Amino acid sequence: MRGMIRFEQVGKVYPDGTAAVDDLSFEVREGELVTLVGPSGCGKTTTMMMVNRLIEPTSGRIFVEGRDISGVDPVALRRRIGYVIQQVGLFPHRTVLDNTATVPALIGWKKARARERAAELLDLVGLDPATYGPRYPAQLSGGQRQRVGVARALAADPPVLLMDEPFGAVDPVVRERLQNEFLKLQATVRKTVLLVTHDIEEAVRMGDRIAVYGEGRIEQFDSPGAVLGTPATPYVARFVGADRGLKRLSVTTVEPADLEQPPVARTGEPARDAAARMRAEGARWAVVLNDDGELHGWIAADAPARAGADGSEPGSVGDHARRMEAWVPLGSPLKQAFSEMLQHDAGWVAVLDGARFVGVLTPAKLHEALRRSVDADAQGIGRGEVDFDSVSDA
Ligand SMILES: Nc1ncnc2c1ncn2[C@@H]1O[C@H](COP(=O)(O)OP(=O)(O)OP(=O)(O)O)[C@@H](O)[C@H]1O
Repeated sequence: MRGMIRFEQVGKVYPDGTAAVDDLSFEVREGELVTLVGPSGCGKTTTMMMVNRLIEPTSGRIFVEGRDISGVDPVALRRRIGYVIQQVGLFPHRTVLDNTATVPALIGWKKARARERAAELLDLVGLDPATYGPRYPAQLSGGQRQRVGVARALAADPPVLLMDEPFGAVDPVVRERLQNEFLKLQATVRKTVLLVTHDIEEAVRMGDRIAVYGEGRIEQFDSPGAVLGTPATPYVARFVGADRGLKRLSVTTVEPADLEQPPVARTGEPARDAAARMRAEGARWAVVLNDDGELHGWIAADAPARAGADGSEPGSVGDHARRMEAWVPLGSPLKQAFSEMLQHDAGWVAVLDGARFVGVLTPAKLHEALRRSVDADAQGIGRGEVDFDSVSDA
C-alpha cells in the first residue's frame, strides 16, 4: 500500500488572497509518525486541517487510505481520523469518562460498550478510570487534560491521528513526560500520525520523519538524524540551530558496537587476584559484577594494595567495590548517557541489557557514535556500515 496520507501538489489560498501553502507533495506511511515543524504562520495547521476536510485545498489532491478525500463524506472521513488539539476542547459539563466516550457514542456504539472502551483508553494513557472517570475536566491538571484528549482521539480506534501542538499547553517537564508516554503508546497502537509543532526538539524526539516548513512549503522531509546531520538548505540549518550536534544526541542510541569492554572482576574473588589482572592489562579500574553477571560497581586497581599496606589481608573484590550510579539501558539516547556522566561526575557509564552488564560507554566512544551517525545519514546507510576509518579521518 502506498502512503496512508498522501499530498499531491496541494495548495491553499484563503479567500482574502493569503497563500498558506503551495505545491505540497509528501506522504505518510502506515504506522509512521511524521512531525510538521516550522515557525508560526508557515502553514502547518492549514496542512493538517485539510486532511480531515476542516479546510478545503484550492489545488491538488489529498489521499487518505488510498482514496481521494474530495470524494469522501467529511463525517465518514473524520470517523477514520482522530484529532488532538492543544486546547483539548473537552466538554466542561461532561465527565472525563463521557468525554472520552464521545466519538464511540457518536458513531452509534451502545452506551455501555462506549464507556467500557473509554475506561480502557483512560487506563492506556495512564489515568485510573475509577479515580478520574467521574471527574469533570476542570478537576484535572493540564497534563491530565491533555491525556484525556489523546484517549478521546483514540477511542474509536481510527487508523489516522492528527495532533496539533498536542503537548503545547503544559510546562516543559510534564511535556517531556507526555511525549515519552505517547511514544510508548504509539509503539503499541501504531497509528499513522501527523503531528504539528513549532518546537524542533519535539519534532526530533517524536518524528520517524520530519517535514521542516519554510514559508508555505516543505524545505526538507527526512529522518530526524538527516535533518540535524545534513540540513538540505541554509534555511533548515538556521532553523535546526547551531547546536544541532547536541540535538542529535537525543536521536542517536547507544548500540553494542559503541561499547568498550573493561576488565571485569567478580564480587567473590580475592581482591589481590583482580588487582594483578588489572595491572597486567594496564587498567586503572575494573567493573565489578556479581555471580549473576549483574552490575555491582567498580574497583580501582590500587584499592587492594592500599588496603593491604598495613600488612592486613586485602579481602575480596566485594569489600573494595564502590557503587556505580552512572548506568543506562542499551538503546538509550546518547543524551541520557551523557547526562548520567555529568550528573555522577563519572568518566564512563555502564550499559545494561535488562540486568545484564554489556559494556561501558566512554566520552571518546560517545563522540565516535555521534560522528558515525552523522556519516551514516550523510551517506544514506546504516550506522553499523560506516567505515570506522572514514569517521576518524573526517
Ligand atoms: N482563515 C484564514 N484566512 C486567511 N488567512 C489565513 C486563514 N487561516 C490561516 N491563514 C494564514 O495562512 C498562513 C498559514 O497559517 P497556519 O495556521 O496554517 O500556520 P501555522 O504554521 O499553523 O502557524 P502557527 O504555528 O502559528 O499555528 C498564515 O499566514 C495565516 O495568517
